[in-house]
Amino acid sequence: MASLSIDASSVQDLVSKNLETIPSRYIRPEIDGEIVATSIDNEVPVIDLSKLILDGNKGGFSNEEMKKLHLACQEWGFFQLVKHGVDEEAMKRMVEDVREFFELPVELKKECSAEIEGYGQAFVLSEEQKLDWGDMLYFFALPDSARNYKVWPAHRPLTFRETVNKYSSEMERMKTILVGLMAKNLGIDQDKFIDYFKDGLQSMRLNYYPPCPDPSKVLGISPHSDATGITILLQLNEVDGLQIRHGGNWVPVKIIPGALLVNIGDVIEILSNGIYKSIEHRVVINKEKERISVATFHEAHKSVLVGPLPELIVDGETEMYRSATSDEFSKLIRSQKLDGKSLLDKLKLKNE
Ligand SMILES: O=C(O)CCC(=O)C(=O)O
Ligand SMILES: [Fe+2]
Repeated sequence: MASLSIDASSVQDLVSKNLETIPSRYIRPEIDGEIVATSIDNEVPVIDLSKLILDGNKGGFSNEEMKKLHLACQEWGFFQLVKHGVDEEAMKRMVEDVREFFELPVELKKECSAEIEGYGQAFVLSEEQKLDWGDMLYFFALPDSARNYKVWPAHRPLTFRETVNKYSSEMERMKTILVGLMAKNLGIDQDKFIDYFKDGLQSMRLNYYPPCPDPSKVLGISPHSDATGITILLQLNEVDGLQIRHGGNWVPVKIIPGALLVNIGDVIEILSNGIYKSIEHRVVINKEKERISVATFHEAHKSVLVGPLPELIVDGETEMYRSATSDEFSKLIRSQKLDGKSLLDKLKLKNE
């Protein structure tokens, strides 16, 4: 069976050589003529976290904002998070170090290449497969025991470890708050739900999408849903590009400076028996400007059997997914390229 591997070629390197034609492996005829929504009615919901944790996450929050959050998770699978209280210095350092990493000469970046983690292009399984117009550095950030420092930048940025330590613990804090709020909205035991994600694997994907002379022909990331619990995205240099599937269209996400973008992953879709949606998204490329982002993925703890929660299967509801262990989940993820919602489709039960 083919396995996920990282191809150590670099689009950034390719672009720096002033290419005149786009190599055919990057060209996507399927995106020609696809509809992209423009209406302002079609905007990703914005959630103000300060209205939800006024009183230490226990009470005093705004019911209206809670409803908005619930709807966002049900109908969009995405929301922009403002007034989130993530340490500003931690964010700023992440921005600086990620920029510095991608500015390194390609030889130094390639020193971070490996099998599943590392620098390069993800999910390359065959010679024929179309390639994404972007490079990444992917690594396990938490728990500490999951770290493989061989794929972390060895010299520059000098502060990389320190920066990731701080940022990843801030993301961990955010994850705990968010899954707690989601549990409350789902009417299930908050502590138990928080525990499912406690000490789960946290991985980071630093994405760098160079400009492309003909952006209408390429994609920065192929359409996919995230095979994780939740993802928290920092759109680092404020260049738009992310689009999400909504109502049959691709809806562009307009960056709100300082906001984080949160999305529900496959694991929460399964646990919630489809009440919360893990939505497909993709990245389009800009003609002049690069886009840089940091996605932090939060998985359930490896001991959790991921399946629809019995407390949500009430009143004649049927289970929409079969359960899978985290090992099985990882194997499924690594045996396929990024391809829409195919992981969820594999776990879907045919109830009809
Ligand atoms: O760069 C982005 O906006 C999206 C990144 C993403 O979807 C991912 O890393 O899974
Ligand atoms: Fe994603």
